[in-house]
Amino acid sequence: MAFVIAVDGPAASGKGTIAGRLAALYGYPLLDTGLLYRAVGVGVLASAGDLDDPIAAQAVARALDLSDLDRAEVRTRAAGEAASRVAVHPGVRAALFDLQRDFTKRQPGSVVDGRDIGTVIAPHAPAKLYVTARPEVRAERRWKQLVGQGEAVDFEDILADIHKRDARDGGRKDAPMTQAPDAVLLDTSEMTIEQAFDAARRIVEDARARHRL
Ligand SMILES: Nc1ncnc2c1ncn2[C@@H]1O[C@H](COP(=O)(O)OP(=O)(O)OP(=O)(O)O)[C@@H](O)[C@H]1O
Ligand SMILES: Nc1ccn([C@@H]2O[C@H](COP(=O)(O)O)[C@@H](O)[C@H]2O)c(=O)n1
Repeated sequence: MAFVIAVDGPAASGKGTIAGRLAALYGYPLLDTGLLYRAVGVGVLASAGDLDDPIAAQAVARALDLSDLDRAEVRTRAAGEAASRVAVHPGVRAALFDLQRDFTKRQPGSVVDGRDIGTVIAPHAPAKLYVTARPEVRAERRWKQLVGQGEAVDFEDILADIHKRDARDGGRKDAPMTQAPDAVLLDTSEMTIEQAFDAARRIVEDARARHRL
Protein backbone atom coordinates (compact mmCIF):
# COMPACT_ATOMS: atom_id res chain seq x y z
CA MET A 1 0.00 0.00 0.00
CA ALA A 2 1.26 3.51 -0.85
CA PHE A 3 1.93 5.63 2.23
CA VAL A 4 -0.33 8.60 1.53
CA ILE A 5 -0.11 11.52 3.93
CA ALA A 6 -3.39 13.44 3.68
CA VAL A 7 -3.28 17.00 5.00
CA ASP A 8 -6.62 18.82 5.12
CA GLY A 9 -7.83 21.97 6.80
CA PRO A 10 -9.19 25.48 6.29
CA ALA A 11 -7.57 28.34 4.39
CA ALA A 12 -4.26 29.66 5.70
CA SER A 13 -4.06 27.14 8.54
CA GLY A 14 -0.51 26.25 7.53
CA LYS A 15 -1.33 22.89 5.95
CA GLY A 16 0.63 23.64 2.77
CA THR A 17 3.71 24.60 4.77
CA ILE A 18 3.47 21.40 6.79
CA ALA A 19 2.76 19.28 3.70
CA GLY A 20 5.80 20.73 1.91
CA ARG A 21 8.08 19.97 4.83
CA LEU A 22 6.75 16.44 5.23
CA ALA A 23 7.29 15.81 1.51
CA ALA A 24 10.89 17.04 1.79
CA LEU A 25 11.49 14.93 4.92
CA TYR A 26 10.28 11.68 3.37
CA GLY A 27 11.29 12.43 -0.22
CA TYR A 28 7.68 12.04 -1.40
CA PRO A 29 6.04 14.00 -4.23
CA LEU A 30 3.65 16.74 -3.11
CA LEU A 31 0.30 17.74 -4.58
CA ASP A 32 -1.28 21.01 -3.44
CA THR A 33 -4.84 20.37 -4.65
CA GLY A 34 -5.91 23.94 -3.84
CA LEU A 35 -3.82 25.03 -6.82
CA LEU A 36 -6.00 22.93 -9.13
CA TYR A 37 -9.16 24.75 -8.02
CA ARG A 38 -7.34 28.08 -8.11
CA ALA A 39 -6.23 27.45 -11.71
CA VAL A 40 -9.82 26.59 -12.68
CA GLY A 41 -11.10 29.77 -11.03
CA VAL A 42 -8.46 31.89 -12.76
CA GLY A 43 -9.25 30.17 -16.07
CA VAL A 44 -12.96 30.98 -15.77
CA LEU A 45 -12.18 34.63 -14.95
CA ALA A 46 -9.72 34.83 -17.87
CA SER A 47 -12.41 33.70 -20.30
CA ALA A 48 -14.85 36.25 -18.82
CA GLY A 49 -17.01 33.33 -17.66
CA ASP A 50 -19.28 33.17 -14.65
CA LEU A 51 -17.75 31.42 -11.61
CA ASP A 52 -21.22 30.29 -10.55
CA ASP A 53 -21.97 28.67 -13.92
CA PRO A 54 -21.25 24.94 -13.45
CA ILE A 55 -20.99 24.23 -17.19
CA ALA A 56 -18.40 26.95 -17.84
CA ALA A 57 -16.35 25.94 -14.79
CA GLN A 58 -16.46 22.25 -15.65
CA ALA A 59 -15.24 22.96 -19.19
CA VAL A 60 -12.23 24.83 -17.81
CA ALA A 61 -11.52 22.04 -15.30
CA ARG A 62 -11.63 19.39 -18.05
CA ALA A 63 -9.15 21.36 -20.17
CA LEU A 64 -6.85 22.30 -17.29
CA ASP A 65 -3.25 22.91 -18.28
CA LEU A 66 -1.07 21.85 -15.33
CA SER A 67 1.60 24.42 -16.26
CA ASP A 68 -0.94 27.06 -15.10
CA LEU A 69 -0.34 25.91 -11.51
CA ASP A 70 3.07 27.59 -11.57
CA ARG A 71 1.71 31.03 -12.47
CA ALA A 72 1.90 33.70 -9.73
CA GLU A 73 -1.69 34.63 -10.59
CA VAL A 74 -3.07 31.48 -8.94
CA ARG A 75 -1.67 32.55 -5.55
CA THR A 76 -3.57 35.84 -5.33
CA ARG A 77 -6.47 36.70 -3.05
CA ALA A 78 -8.82 36.83 -6.06
CA ALA A 79 -7.74 33.34 -7.15
CA GLY A 80 -8.53 31.94 -3.68
CA GLU A 81 -12.03 33.39 -3.79
CA ALA A 82 -12.58 32.18 -7.37
CA ALA A 83 -11.33 28.70 -6.43
CA SER A 84 -13.79 28.41 -3.60
CA ARG A 85 -16.67 29.38 -5.89
CA VAL A 86 -15.85 26.90 -8.66
CA ALA A 87 -15.12 24.18 -6.07
CA VAL A 88 -18.83 23.93 -5.17
CA HIS A 89 -19.66 22.50 -8.63
CA PRO A 90 -19.74 18.67 -8.61
CA GLY A 91 -18.69 18.63 -12.30
CA VAL A 92 -15.51 20.55 -11.47
CA ARG A 93 -14.68 18.17 -8.63
CA ALA A 94 -15.37 15.16 -10.86
CA ALA A 95 -13.09 16.56 -13.59
CA LEU A 96 -10.21 16.90 -11.09
CA PHE A 97 -10.79 13.60 -9.29
CA ASP A 98 -8.76 11.12 -11.38
CA LEU A 99 -5.64 13.30 -11.43
CA GLN A 100 -5.70 13.48 -7.63
CA ARG A 101 -6.58 9.82 -7.05
CA ASP A 102 -3.83 8.71 -9.47
CA PHE A 103 -1.32 10.86 -7.58
CA THR A 104 -2.11 8.99 -4.35
CA LYS A 105 -1.11 5.71 -6.04
CA ARG A 106 2.52 6.81 -6.35
CA GLN A 107 4.99 4.53 -4.58
CA PRO A 108 6.31 4.48 -1.97
CA GLY A 109 4.15 7.41 -0.89
CA SER A 110 2.94 10.95 -1.44
CA VAL A 111 1.78 14.03 0.42
CA VAL A 112 -1.50 15.60 -0.71
CA ASP A 113 -3.06 18.69 0.83
CA GLY A 114 -6.52 20.16 0.40
CA ARG A 115 -10.00 19.99 1.86
CA ASP A 116 -11.31 16.51 1.00
CA ILE A 117 -8.18 14.39 0.80
CA GLY A 118 -8.80 12.30 3.91
CA THR A 119 -12.52 12.00 3.17
CA VAL A 120 -12.89 11.63 -0.63
CA ILE A 121 -9.60 11.51 -2.56
CA ALA A 122 -7.69 9.15 -0.27
CA PRO A 123 -10.09 7.82 2.38
CA HIS A 124 -7.72 4.89 3.04
CA ALA A 125 -4.65 7.09 3.60
CA PRO A 126 -2.65 5.64 6.50
CA ALA A 127 -1.74 9.12 7.80
CA LYS A 128 -4.31 11.91 8.02
CA LEU A 129 -3.94 15.34 9.57
CA TYR A 130 -6.54 18.05 9.90
CA VAL A 131 -4.62 21.29 10.38
CA THR A 132 -6.47 24.28 11.73
CA ALA A 133 -6.00 27.59 13.59
CA ARG A 134 -8.30 30.32 14.86
CA PRO A 135 -9.74 32.51 12.07
CA GLU A 136 -7.95 35.64 13.37
CA VAL A 137 -4.61 33.82 13.39
CA ARG A 138 -5.18 32.51 9.86
CA ALA A 139 -6.21 35.95 8.64
CA GLU A 140 -3.04 37.45 10.09
CA ARG A 141 -0.89 34.82 8.39
CA ARG A 142 -2.66 35.27 5.05
CA TRP A 143 -2.53 39.06 5.30
CA LYS A 144 1.26 38.96 5.88
CA GLN A 145 1.68 36.49 3.02
CA LEU A 146 -0.30 38.61 0.53
CA VAL A 147 1.44 41.82 1.57
CA GLY A 148 4.74 39.97 1.10
CA GLN A 149 3.61 39.09 -2.43
CA GLY A 150 2.98 42.78 -3.10
CA GLU A 151 -0.82 42.84 -2.78
CA ALA A 152 -2.34 45.89 -1.07
CA VAL A 153 -4.86 44.23 1.25
CA ASP A 154 -6.65 45.19 4.43
CA PHE A 155 -6.59 42.83 7.45
CA GLU A 156 -10.34 43.16 8.09
CA ASP A 157 -11.10 42.22 4.47
CA ILE A 158 -8.88 39.17 4.73
CA LEU A 159 -10.60 38.11 7.95
CA ALA A 160 -13.97 38.47 6.21
CA ASP A 161 -12.62 36.35 3.30
CA ILE A 162 -11.55 33.64 5.75
CA HIS A 163 -15.00 33.50 7.40
CA LYS A 164 -16.75 33.45 4.03
CA ARG A 165 -14.45 30.75 2.65
CA ASP A 166 -14.83 28.56 5.78
CA ALA A 167 -18.62 28.76 5.46
CA ARG A 168 -18.64 28.04 1.71
CA ASP A 169 -16.05 25.22 1.84
CA GLY A 170 -17.63 23.61 4.89
CA GLY A 171 -21.21 24.10 3.76
CA ARG A 172 -21.15 22.83 0.17
CA LYS A 173 -23.00 19.58 -0.61
CA ASP A 174 -20.24 17.84 -2.57
CA ALA A 175 -17.08 16.93 -0.64
CA PRO A 176 -17.38 19.60 2.05
CA MET A 177 -14.31 20.53 4.06
CA THR A 178 -14.47 18.38 7.18
CA GLN A 179 -12.17 16.43 9.46
CA ALA A 180 -12.14 12.72 8.55
CA PRO A 181 -13.10 10.59 11.58
CA ASP A 182 -9.62 9.03 11.60
CA ALA A 183 -7.67 12.27 11.04
CA VAL A 184 -5.58 13.76 13.84
CA LEU A 185 -6.48 17.37 14.67
CA LEU A 186 -3.55 19.77 14.77
CA ASP A 187 -4.37 23.29 15.98
CA THR A 188 -1.41 25.50 15.09
CA SER A 189 -2.84 28.74 16.55
CA GLU A 190 -0.16 28.96 19.22
CA MET A 191 2.61 27.23 17.26
CA THR A 192 5.53 28.48 15.23
CA ILE A 193 6.11 26.82 11.87
CA GLU A 194 8.84 24.67 13.46
CA GLN A 195 6.57 23.57 16.30
CA ALA A 196 3.72 22.79 13.90
CA PHE A 197 6.00 20.75 11.65
CA ASP A 198 7.42 18.86 14.62
CA ALA A 199 3.92 17.99 15.85
CA ALA A 200 2.93 16.89 12.32
CA ARG A 201 6.04 14.74 11.99
CA ARG A 202 5.21 12.95 15.22
CA ILE A 203 1.66 12.25 14.01
CA VAL A 204 3.02 10.78 10.77
CA GLU A 205 5.64 8.71 12.62
CA ASP A 206 2.89 7.23 14.82
CA ALA A 207 0.95 6.32 11.68
CA ARG A 208 4.05 4.73 10.11
CA ALA A 209 4.60 2.64 13.24
CA ARG A 210 0.92 1.58 13.30
CA HIS A 211 1.11 0.53 9.66
CA ARG A 212 4.59 -1.00 10.10
CA LEU A 213 5.92 1.16 7.24
N1 LIG B 1 2.63 28.04 12.41
C1 LIG B 1 2.75 29.14 11.67
N2 LIG B 1 3.09 30.31 12.23
C2 LIG B 1 3.19 31.44 11.49
N3 LIG B 1 3.00 31.50 10.15
C3 LIG B 1 2.68 30.35 9.54
C4 LIG B 1 2.53 29.12 10.25
N4 LIG B 1 2.19 28.17 9.36
C5 LIG B 1 2.13 28.77 8.16
N5 LIG B 1 2.43 30.07 8.26
C6 LIG B 1 2.43 31.06 7.17
O1 LIG B 1 1.06 31.32 6.89
C7 LIG B 1 0.86 31.49 5.48
C8 LIG B 1 -0.18 30.45 5.02
O2 LIG B 1 0.38 29.17 5.19
P1 LIG B 1 0.08 28.00 4.17
O3 LIG B 1 0.16 28.47 2.77
O4 LIG B 1 0.88 26.83 4.58
O5 LIG B 1 -1.46 27.73 4.53
P2 LIG B 1 -2.49 26.81 3.79
O6 LIG B 1 -3.35 26.22 4.85
O7 LIG B 1 -1.79 25.84 2.90
O8 LIG B 1 -3.29 27.88 2.93
P3 LIG B 1 -4.22 27.62 1.64
O9 LIG B 1 -5.42 26.90 2.12
O10 LIG B 1 -4.61 28.93 1.15
O11 LIG B 1 -3.44 26.82 0.65
C9 LIG B 1 2.24 31.31 4.84
O12 LIG B 1 2.79 32.58 4.63
C10 LIG B 1 3.04 30.54 5.88
O13 LIG B 1 4.42 30.82 5.83
N1 LIG C 1 -9.08 19.52 -2.11
C1 LIG C 1 -9.51 20.79 -2.26
C2 LIG C 1 -8.63 21.87 -2.31
C3 LIG C 1 -9.12 23.14 -2.47
N2 LIG C 1 -10.44 23.32 -2.62
C4 LIG C 1 -11.01 24.65 -2.88
O1 LIG C 1 -10.03 25.53 -3.41
C5 LIG C 1 -9.94 26.70 -2.62
C6 LIG C 1 -8.51 27.17 -2.63
O2 LIG C 1 -7.73 26.25 -1.93
P1 LIG C 1 -6.39 26.69 -1.14
O3 LIG C 1 -5.99 25.47 -0.37
O4 LIG C 1 -5.39 27.07 -2.16
O5 LIG C 1 -6.78 27.81 -0.27
C7 LIG C 1 -10.50 26.31 -1.26
O6 LIG C 1 -11.06 27.39 -0.54
C8 LIG C 1 -11.56 25.30 -1.64
O7 LIG C 1 -12.77 25.93 -1.99
C9 LIG C 1 -11.30 22.27 -2.53
O8 LIG C 1 -12.53 22.43 -2.62
N3 LIG C 1 -10.82 21.00 -2.36
